[in-house]
Amino acid sequence: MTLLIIANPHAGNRQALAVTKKIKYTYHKPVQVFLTRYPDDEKRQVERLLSQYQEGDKVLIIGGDGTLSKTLYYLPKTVPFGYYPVGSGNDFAHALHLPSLEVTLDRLDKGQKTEITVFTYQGGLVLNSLDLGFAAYVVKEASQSRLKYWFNKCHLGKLTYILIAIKCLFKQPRADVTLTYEDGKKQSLSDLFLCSLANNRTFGGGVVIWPEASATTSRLEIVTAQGSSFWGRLAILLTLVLKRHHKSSRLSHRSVRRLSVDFEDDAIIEIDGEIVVLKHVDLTPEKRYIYL
Ligand SMILES: Nc1ncnc2c1ncn2[C@@H]1O[C@H](COP(=O)(O)OP(=O)(O)OP(=O)(O)O)[C@@H](O)[C@H]1O
Repeated sequence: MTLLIIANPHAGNRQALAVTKKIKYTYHKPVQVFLTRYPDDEKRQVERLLSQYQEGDKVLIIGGDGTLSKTLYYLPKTVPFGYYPVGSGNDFAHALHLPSLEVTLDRLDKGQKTEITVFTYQGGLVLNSLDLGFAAYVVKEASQSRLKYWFNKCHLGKLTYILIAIKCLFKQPRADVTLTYEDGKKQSLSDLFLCSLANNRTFGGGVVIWPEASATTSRLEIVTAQGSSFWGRLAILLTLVLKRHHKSSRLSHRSVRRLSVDFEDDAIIEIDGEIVVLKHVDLTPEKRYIYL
């Protein structure tokens, strides 16, 4: 058995290389590392990994949520994977209470697997959430901000998101979408400050989107809210931060098993912390197996 590792050396505060070195020195079986060399290099590295993959080999992914999401899209669904988070937000790892590196490797050795659901669409998959409105705006601004780099260096990556979320109160990012449900019924929603399709509890490194959202269920939680006034937007952000989701009259929620979404031309869309350009998605559940 060989441990095949895909690692993003650029994720978070750039610990992936140190982690892979540690594994190479301490792990008792052969290890082969495939480093992503530039943005969107996951496809090429998964292809290289699969060309070496033999029955009994184990796959470990090291990176942030974006690395995991993109790698899983290209990894065949029948191949189980281990994951060690080194991103800045690590929402997936926190929600699933992923263990230390030693325990992760031990479970991988033992082949102890847990079933999760991801939602695939034409061109990618949703591991944590697809967001429009303020969350997408925060990710877009953070990706262009030098602050994220410096805060990450000081292990304060979350602070970038908090500062930009405060800016959102004044900027009022808005989204319009048309949702098509399983029964074919359509719903057009406009002027949304919050619009998230959540497969996981949190985004932005710990902000709760919906308390019951989890990759261990087969459901996608739709959470929306309009925020036309400053105080309305503040109330929405406080609802999320203070976890008052069920008590809030501002938030609308619906749980679905699959969903189609149409976006406006100029929509800012974010999936698992990455800005994407999309017109339409059909989100379909798919089972995956994580060593956990
Ligand atoms: N060598 C590289 N240099 C620059 N970008 C890379 C490299 N390898 C992968 N990427 C890109 O990095 C992005 C993923 O980053 P990732 O989400 O893993 O880290 P993060 O943003 O720090 O963490 P988190 O999402 O948990 O906040 C993807 O778009 C991926 O294609």
